Amino acid sequence: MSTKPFVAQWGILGCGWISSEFVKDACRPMSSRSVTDVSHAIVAVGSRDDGLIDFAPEACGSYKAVVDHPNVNIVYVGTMNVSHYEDAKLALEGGKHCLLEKPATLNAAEWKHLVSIAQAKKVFLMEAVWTRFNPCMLAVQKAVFDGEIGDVRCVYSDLSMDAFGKRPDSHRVLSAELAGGALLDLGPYPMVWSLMILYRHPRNNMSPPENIGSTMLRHQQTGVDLATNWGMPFPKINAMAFCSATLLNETPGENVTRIVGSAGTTSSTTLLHTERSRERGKRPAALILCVSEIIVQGMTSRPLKYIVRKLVNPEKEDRVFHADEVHDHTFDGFGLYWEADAVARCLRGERPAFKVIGVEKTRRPGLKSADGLLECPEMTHAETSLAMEIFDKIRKDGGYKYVDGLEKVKA
Ligand SMILES: NC(=O)C1=CN([C@@H]2O[C@H](COP(=O)(O)OP(=O)(O)OC[C@H]3O[C@@H](n4cnc5c(N)ncnc54)[C@H](OP(=O)(O)O)[C@@H]3O)[C@@H](O)[C@H]2O)C=CC1
Ligand SMILES: O=C1OC[C@@H](O)[C@H](O)[C@H]1O
Repeated sequence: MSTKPFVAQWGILGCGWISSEFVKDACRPMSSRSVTDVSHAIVAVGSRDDGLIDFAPEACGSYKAVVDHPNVNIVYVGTMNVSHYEDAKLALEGGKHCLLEKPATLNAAEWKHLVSIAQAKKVFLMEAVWTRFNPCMLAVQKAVFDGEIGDVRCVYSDLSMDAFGKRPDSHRVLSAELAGGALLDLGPYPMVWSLMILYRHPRNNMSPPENIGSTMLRHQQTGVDLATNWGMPFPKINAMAFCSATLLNETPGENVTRIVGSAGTTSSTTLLHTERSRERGKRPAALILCVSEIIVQGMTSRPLKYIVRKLVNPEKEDRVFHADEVHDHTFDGFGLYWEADAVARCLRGERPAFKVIGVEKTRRPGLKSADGLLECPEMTHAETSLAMEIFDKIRKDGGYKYVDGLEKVKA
């Protein structure tokens, strides 16, 4: 392998908040995250309004000018939900690779159409669910897959923010015209925890969840969802994901996702404790805490630490717990660079550094820059389709219909 890093040459569509976080992160020194193989250059940034930007790198007065820029080989779409489909289509049809902010599109049909364009043009396409590449997420996934908490039973994951009544109804997360709502804005994160831990569990072998049920509270004026929760059973591994996203309150940072395992939860353990208590003339142990769990801290989208909490041999040591094990994965910057690095590695044609379970890697023949990958094994087209289809069903069941004309492709 060459000692020079591969440089992804980015064009940025939209000059809003997340685009600037992405650019700042991509420009951080490689040493900040101990990376030497891939690097990033911001070639051009584009705004719909040419009066808004006047800074280097090259400032373009239209998105098309960014896409057409000869030095741009990958386009990052950091625009509003309502224009993700059209902005990504512009990039793909222009023959450029594309990293598209979450939620990928408004519905599964729009996403599948983008995938068909990317495949026809032989360019890379990925939804920017950055949490998939976060080191804390990957460490939690490994701990669960290694059986640290026994058999995984339940994932409880929430991402909520206190926007209702605090931000104007015209804000992107509350506005119907901008396809707002908790599900599309925040839902991708509880979803990614569930997919990473349960869907990708080696014993589940990528079997989709069945019998998904949901509840939705809608905004009385704008009609977007203010709060949605949904349950996803994974029957193959007898595990369940409980997901929620609201615009009514904040998720407490000390517990954004909780993953409960079978170790310490068996009924025989509970019975044993109950009998011991009776023998000692104590009240039966209704309060015995028999759990083995991982508690994730930080933000659901940006986890930083996790705690492993489990019983010490409960059959011998009554109600004694291991001291909590704290695993700290705090990092510099916002944390978008890991997905940028993963994308650059795909463009360069590299297999992931760690084992990705059950994913077939697709190689692209005859690319200019490198023998790259059509899609990222850690964030496949199929997994975005699955998430979008689930969101379609939840919106339908909750009666959330988009404003006419927003969806450019319908099922
Ligand atoms: N990965 C993550 O952690 C995060 C992801 N996001 C996602 O990024 C996207 C943008 O969010 P954010 O950066 O907070 O948004 P911003 O409000 O900062 O706007 C982003 C860009 O969207 C364009 N835009 C603004 N208004 C409209 C409109 N009415 N119609 C079409 N386009 C418009 C503008 O582009 P221009 O500069 O050309 O005017 C603007 O700069 C969303 O889809 C969101 O889901 C958001 C936050 C965090
Ligand atoms: O992606 C996101 O993550 C964090 C939230 O604050 C934001 O609204 C959302 O778009």
